[in-house]
Amino acid sequence: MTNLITVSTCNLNQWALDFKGNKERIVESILIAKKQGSKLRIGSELEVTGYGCLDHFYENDTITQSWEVLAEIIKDARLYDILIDIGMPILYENCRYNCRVIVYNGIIQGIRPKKWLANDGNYREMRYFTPWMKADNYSIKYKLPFVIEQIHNQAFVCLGNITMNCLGTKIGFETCEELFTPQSPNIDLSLNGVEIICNSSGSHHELRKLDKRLDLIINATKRCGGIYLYANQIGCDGDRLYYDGCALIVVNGEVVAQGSQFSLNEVEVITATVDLDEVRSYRSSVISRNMQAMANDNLFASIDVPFRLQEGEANSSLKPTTKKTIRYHSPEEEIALGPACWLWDYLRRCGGPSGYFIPLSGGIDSCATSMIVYSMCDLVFKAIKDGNKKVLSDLQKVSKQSLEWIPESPEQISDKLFHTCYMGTSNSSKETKDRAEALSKRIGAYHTTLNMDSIVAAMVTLFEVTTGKKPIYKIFGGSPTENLALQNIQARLRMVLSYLFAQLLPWCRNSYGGLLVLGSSNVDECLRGYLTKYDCSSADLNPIGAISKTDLKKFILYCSEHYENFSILKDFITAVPTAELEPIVEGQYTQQDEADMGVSYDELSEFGYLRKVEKLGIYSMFVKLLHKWGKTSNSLHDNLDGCIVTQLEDLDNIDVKKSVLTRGLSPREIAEKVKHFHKFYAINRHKQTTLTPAYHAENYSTDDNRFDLRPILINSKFEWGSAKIDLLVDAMEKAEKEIMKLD
Ligand SMILES: Nc1ncnc2c1ncn2[C@@H]1O[C@H](COP(=O)(O)OP(=O)(O)OC[C@H]2O[C@@H]([n+]3cccc(C(=O)O)c3)[C@H](O)[C@@H]2O)[C@@H](O)[C@H]1O
Ligand SMILES: Nc1ncnc2c1ncn2[C@@H]1O[C@H](COP(=O)(O)OP(=O)(O)OP(=O)(O)O)[C@@H](O)[C@H]1O
Ligand SMILES: NC(=O)CC[C@H](N)C(=O)O
Repeated sequence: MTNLITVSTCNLNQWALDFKGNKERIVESILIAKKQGSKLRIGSELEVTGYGCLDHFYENDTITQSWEVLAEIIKDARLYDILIDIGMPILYENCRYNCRVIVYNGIIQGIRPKKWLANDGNYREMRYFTPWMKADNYSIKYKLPFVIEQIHNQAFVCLGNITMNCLGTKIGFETCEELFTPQSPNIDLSLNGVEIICNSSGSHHELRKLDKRLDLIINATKRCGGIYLYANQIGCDGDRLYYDGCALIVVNGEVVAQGSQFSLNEVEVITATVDLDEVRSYRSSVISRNMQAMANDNLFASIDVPFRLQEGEANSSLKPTTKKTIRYHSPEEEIALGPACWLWDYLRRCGGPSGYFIPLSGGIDSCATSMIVYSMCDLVFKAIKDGNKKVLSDLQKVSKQSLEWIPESPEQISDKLFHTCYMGTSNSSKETKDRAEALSKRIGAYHTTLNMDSIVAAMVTLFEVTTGKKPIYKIFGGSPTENLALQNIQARLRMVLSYLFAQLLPWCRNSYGGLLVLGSSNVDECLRGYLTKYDCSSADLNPIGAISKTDLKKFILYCSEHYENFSILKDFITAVPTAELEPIVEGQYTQQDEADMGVSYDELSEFGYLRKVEKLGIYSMFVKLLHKWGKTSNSLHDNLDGCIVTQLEDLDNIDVKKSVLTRGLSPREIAEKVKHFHKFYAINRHKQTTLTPAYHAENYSTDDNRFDLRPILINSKFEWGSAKIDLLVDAMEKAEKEIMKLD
C-alpha cells in the first residue's frame, strides 16, 4: 500500500523591508506549488519581512506591515486548498518572536515561535527576538489583530510549541538554527509521531559549508525517519550575506529534491511526491526507536486541521519521486557563483547606478574581482537565454537600454555594465598595464588607461611648497617614513580618481547614472593590514574581502579552464604579486608583497584560521604551530603539552630528547612569525573598521562591522604572551642542544 502526498518547499529571493516584493514572491511560490499538485508549501524564515532587517525589527511598523501582508495572503482565495507555512515576526505581550504562521483556507491554524535562536557569528537574533521558553506543551490563546479578524471573523489562534494533526498525518516545525542544536526539535517531533518536519531557514553561504547543513538533515532523517522539508532565502537581502537557498526534500535520509544553491531566479519551488508509508515502515521496524517513542512525553500542543493531504489511492497517475544524488559545487565554483549572484542582486536593487567600476592593476586580486563580474554577466546571459524575463527587464533597466535590446553574449552585457581602469605611474610596469588591458578586452568591459604621475607630482609639490621639505624614496636615500608617504599618496589618489571616473564614465558614454566602485583587497591582506587606509580598498563593495589569496589563485585557474579563451589568466597566476608603488630599478621590482609583509599568503591564511575559527590567542597559536610547522617529531609533540603544563620539566626526559628535530621550522622561527603576525595585526586593526562591505565568504572573515568584533586599539607587544613564548623557546633550544651533545 502507498500513502502518497505531494509537498513543496522553496528558495525565495526576499529583500529586507520589501513587503510588497516579498508578498509577491510568497504568493508566486504558493501558486507554483499548487500548480505542481502540492498540498503543503513552506517558505523561508521571516519571509514576510526578509530575514536581514536587523535593527528594523525594533520598529512596530515591521510587525504591523507583516500582519497587513498576511491579511492579503489570507484573503486571496487562489491560495486555498493547500496548507501554507509563512515566516514573520509577531509581538505577544510586548515580546517579539520569530514565528511560523500556519494557514489553511484563510484561517490561521496555529503559530509556532522559534525556541533556539541563532546568536553566533553573523547572527544576532537575541538582539531582536525572545526565545520561546514556555513549558513544552504549553500554548496560549493569541488574540489576532483586527486586520486579520475582520477577514473571516477569526479572533484567536493557538500560539506555542505546536504540531499540526491533519487528517492522516502529523506535521511539525523547527526553524533554521534549531537543526544545528544538540537537542534538535526534530528528535522529539519524530518520537511524537510527526511524519513531516518543516524547516524554514535564513542561512547564509560560506565556502565549503553546504555539506554541514545537508549532513545534519540527512542524518536527522536517517536516524529518526521522516520527511524533511527545508526552505531557505536566496540572494542578497541588503547586506554582506548571500543566502544560498538549496531548498531540500529528504525522505528517511535520501534526498528526493534539491533546489539551486546559486541562481538568479527570484522564486524557485521544488516539489516531491513522497510516501508516508515509507516513513511508517522505516520507523516502526526499529524497536529501540519505538521504545524511546513510547516513553516520550507529549511535548507539543497538537492542533487538529480538517485537511487531508494524502492523495486518494484512485489517483494512479501519481508516483513517488525517486531519490537524487546530492549536488555540491567545488569551492572555486562557489567563488564564481556566490559573489556573482550577490553583485547582481545588489546592482539591480540599488536603483540609480548603471554598473560597476574597478581599478584594474594587472594583479591577482582585481583580476579575480573582475572575473566575478564576468561570471555575473555570464549568469545574467544564461538566465535570459533560459527565458527569465525578470532578469532581462532588470538588465535593460540597469544598463539604461531600450526594451528591444537583448544581449547576444556575456561580453555584450559586460560592455554595458563593467568599467575597468588601469591607473599607472612611473612605478608601473608595461607587463601589468598590458595584462590589465588584455583581461578587460577579453571580458568585454569598457577599459581606460591613465597615467597619474602629474597628480602625484602636484601633491608632492604642494607639500614641498607648504613645508619646505621634499620626501624621497628609500632607494634614493629617503627614510622609511618618506618612502611610505610617497607610496600611500599614489594609492589614495587612485581611490579619488576611481570615484571621479565611476561618476562620469556613463556620462562620457552618453548614458547616465554612476557606477559602483569595486574594491579588491583579500582577507589575508586585510588581516595583516597590508593596504593603505582609504585607498582603493575603500570602495562601495568588495566581492573578495573574505576570500583568501590561496583560494583566489585556485579560482583564477578554474576560470582559465571553465571559460573559453581565457588563457590570459595564466599570466596573472604566474606573475609575482607587487604593489608597484616604488620605483623599478634596472627592470627589477624593489617591492614584492610577501617579502614586504614578512609573511607568506599561505601563512596568513593559517594565522587567520587559528585566530578566528580556532579562537587561539598568541601563546596557544604558537604552541599549535609548533606541532604543525615545527621540526619536532611526533614523540616530542606528544610530550609538548605536558611540558608546558609542568614548566618544561619533561624535556629532561631522555625519550623526549631522543625525538630529534628533523624538518620544518625551529621553535624560534615559529615564535618570530607568530609575534610578527600579531604585531602587524594589532597595529593595523583600526583599518578593519573602515573596510568596504565585503561578501561574507569565510568563517575567518575579518569584517569588524558585523562578524569579527575586536578592539581598534590593541597593544601590539602582547608582552605577557610573548614572554611565555620566549620561555618555551629557550627551554626547547636548551633541550635540543643537550640532544646534540648526547648524539
Ligand atoms: N591605532 C590607530 N587607530 C586609528 N587610526 C590609526 C591608528 N594607527 C594609525 N592610524 C591611521 O592610519 C594611518 C596609517 O595607515 P596607512 O595610511 O594605511 O599607512 P601604513 O599602514 O603605514 O602604510 C600602508 C601599508 O600598506 C602597504 N601596501 C602594500 C601594497 C599595496 C598597497 C596599496 O595601497 O596599494 C599598500 C604599504 O607597503 C604599507 O605597509 C596613520 O597615518 C593614521 O592616520
Ligand atoms: N596600476 C593600477 N591601476 C589600477 N588600479 C590599481 C593599480 N594599482 C593598484 N590598484 C588598485 O589598488 C588595489 C590594491 O593594490 P595592491 O597593489 O595592493 O594590489 P593587490 O591588493 O595585491 O591587488 P592586485 O592583485 O589586484 O594588484 C588593487 O586591487 C587595484 O584595485
Ligand atoms: N537563521 C538561522 O537560524 C541560521 C543559523 C545557522 N547556524 C546557519 O548558519 O544556517
